[in-house]
Amino acid sequence: MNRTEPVTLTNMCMIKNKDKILVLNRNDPVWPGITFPGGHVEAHESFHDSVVREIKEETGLTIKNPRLVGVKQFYDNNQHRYLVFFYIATEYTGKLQASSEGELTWLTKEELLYSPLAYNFDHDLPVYFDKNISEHLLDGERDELF
Ligand SMILES: Nc1nc2c([nH]c(=O)n2[C@H]2C[C@H](O)[C@@H](COP(=O)(O)OP(=O)(O)OP(=O)(O)O)O2)c(=O)[nH]1
Repeated sequence: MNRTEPVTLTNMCMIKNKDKILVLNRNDPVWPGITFPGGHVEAHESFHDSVVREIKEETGLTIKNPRLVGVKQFYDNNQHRYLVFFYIATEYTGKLQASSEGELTWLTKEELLYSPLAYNFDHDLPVYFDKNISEHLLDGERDELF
């Protein structure tokens, strides 16, 4: 067992405004399609600060109440391990402004479910919409909820 395997920390945030959800249509060549905005936790940065910064960079909005609702891990094509911290935010200030990451759109939940999602992003969505359990762990390929 390799106990020194490097892990990249990332975050992703569902921003809600009444019945609308902000989605990012990523133009990333490796993982294109509809997801929520988010990105990497930088060295020496707190989890809270990283999600606020990434959302600001990708949407122009400053989120006020990011709430951690789940964590997943996955391995990319190079067998590099990632952890993704899932957040929900319902309060924000600022004006929507897209970045080079992709186009931003407000969708209803139904529109989101039928949109061209990024590969396997549909596996993550239950974590954001489950009202009964506040914290989830999505584990690797099995995508089981604990
Ligand atoms: N690349 C990739 N990212 C994924 C997958 N699944 C998944 O949840 N993610 C998450 C991890 C990150 O939160 C986000 C991708 O962020 P990114 O790699 O585009 O990072 P970024 O450019 O937005 O961040 P940064 O470089 O600006 O810091 O999506 C996947 O299969 N591939």
